[in-house]
Amino acid sequence: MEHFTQTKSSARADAASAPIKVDCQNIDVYYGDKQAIEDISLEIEDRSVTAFIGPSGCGKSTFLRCINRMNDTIESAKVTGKIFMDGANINDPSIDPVLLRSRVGMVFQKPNPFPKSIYDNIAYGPRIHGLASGKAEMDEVVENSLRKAGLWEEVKDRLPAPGTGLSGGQQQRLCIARAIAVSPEVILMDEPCSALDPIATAKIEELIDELRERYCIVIVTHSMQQAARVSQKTAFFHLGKLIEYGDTERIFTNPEHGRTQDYITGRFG
Ligand SMILES: Nc1ncnc2c1ncn2[C@@H]1O[C@H](COP(=O)(O)OP(=O)(O)OP(=O)(O)O)[C@@H](O)[C@H]1O
Repeated sequence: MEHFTQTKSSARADAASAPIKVDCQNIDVYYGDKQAIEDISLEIEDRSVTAFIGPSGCGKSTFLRCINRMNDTIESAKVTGKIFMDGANINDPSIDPVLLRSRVGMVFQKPNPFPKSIYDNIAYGPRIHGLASGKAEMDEVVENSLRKAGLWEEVKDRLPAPGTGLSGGQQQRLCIARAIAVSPEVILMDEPCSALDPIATAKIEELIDELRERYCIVIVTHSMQQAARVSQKTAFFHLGKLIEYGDTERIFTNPEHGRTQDYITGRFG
């Protein structure tokens, strides 16, 4: 059972190549009496993609939701431990969770555009956060966000059309554009391609690769191939614990722990 023991060093087993954006320290999460996350410490690098992998129910999404305090919205959930973003404790009472969630955007498994026009899907966030003064500035925010999400050319002539009328892959890029529109620093993606076909998936993966130049990205994925393709760091979770964390290339070629090896070679999960 040796390899189940999480050590502080395993939370940063390989040399950091970028500054740390999010520093999670000793995180426990409970749903009522049931513990879903056990003492996880993890340092997430800026301007890179970190993949969370592990079998179903191991706590990947629960841990992801700690980073933008989405677990606050689940009544039975209790989170302990500390998470620092650029050195500031995100659970400090002075931090407004709504503002935090604009700095830490989230993209979900199923594309979930608002029942509004393509334009308004993007403009909604900047409007409520007062990020654009006037129509011209808002037009610019909308165009820039759609460009960064690789969707502008496909939708520039139909901005007033409903977002829900786009294809699944386009809807997911719309949701990424919506997250980008409020100038986040971190983007959390919870299985963003699981509802998409291989072509739409390839587009999102390309996009993730471009976005990492500007953002800290964390992605939960069930696809080993996807984790290997898009991420620079990989964290392997099992039964609520962080088993191993390090450079994606190393995790997939030379994992330290037997459980990681078993999982990536498809022996369980
Ligand atoms: N809202 C909730 N209320 C109660 N228990 C929950 C809730 N959300 C998750 N859990 C439990 O917490 C544990 C971790 O779940 P979580 O969804 O974080 O795992 P996961 O690794 O993301 O799984 P999957 O890969 O299937 O999405 C599971 O046992 C799950 O049943």
